[in-house]
Amino acid sequence: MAGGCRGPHGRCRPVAPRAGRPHGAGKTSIGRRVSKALGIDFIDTDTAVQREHGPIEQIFQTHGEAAFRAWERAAVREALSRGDVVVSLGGGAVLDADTRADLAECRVVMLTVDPRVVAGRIHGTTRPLLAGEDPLVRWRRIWQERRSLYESVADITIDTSTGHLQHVVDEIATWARREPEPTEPRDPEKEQS
Ligand SMILES: Nc1ncnc2c1ncn2[C@@H]1O[C@H](COP(=O)(O)OP(=O)(O)O)[C@@H](O)[C@H]1O
Ligand SMILES: O=C(O)C1=C[C@@H](OP(=O)(O)O)[C@@H](O)[C@H](O)C1
Ligand SMILES: [Mg+2]
Repeated sequence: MAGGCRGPHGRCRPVAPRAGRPHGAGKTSIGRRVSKALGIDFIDTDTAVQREHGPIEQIFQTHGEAAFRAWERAAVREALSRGDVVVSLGGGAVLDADTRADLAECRVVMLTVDPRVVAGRIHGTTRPLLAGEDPLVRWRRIWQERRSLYESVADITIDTSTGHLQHVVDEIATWARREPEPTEPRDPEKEQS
């Protein structure tokens, strides 16, 4: 596929991860479909964390957010070090500076969604950071806190508020095929000269 990421191990790795607005922007559902459209593997980093450590809400309850972030970072690092793969990140993955540095070398799609639309998508959610009386108030606050981080890592931004999910998938797949893939790992010495 087009584009590429020099992953945490310094090797040239084609990849199309996506950051996005917090919760409900469609990172997981769209990422999975994009990987199918491109015929490559898909990794959702939340799924990877849960496979090793159990349900996210239980991780937050038992071990706290810091432990989740450390396990999330390990999952992101591992996912971005893979070959052709679409990676869906959890909405808070960009809080980690090392992850942001890794993403600077990847093609990153930022998915946005209007707050009026996301209300329906996060209704009844078990996501711990949205737990409480008004998930939408929390969602808006998280968006304001993280917005600049999302924007700092994104190569393109696509809104998922209207239209069919498959249209977004097609748009991303077309973009990914068009984007040039780096063919060699970056050579820092050459870049300095
Ligand atoms: N146009 C759309 N784009 C993205 N998601 C949509 C769309 N329409 C409905 N949805 C639904 O919204 C939800 C998005 O949740 P999810 O993919 O888990 O988001 P995230 O991983 O960003 O939290 C899914 O249930 C998805 O089916
Ligand atoms: O925004 C966040 O901090 C989180 C987002 C979640 O993923 P989604 O963005 O896929 O819901 C999940 O990683 C965890 O609940 C924390
Ligand atoms: Mg998700």
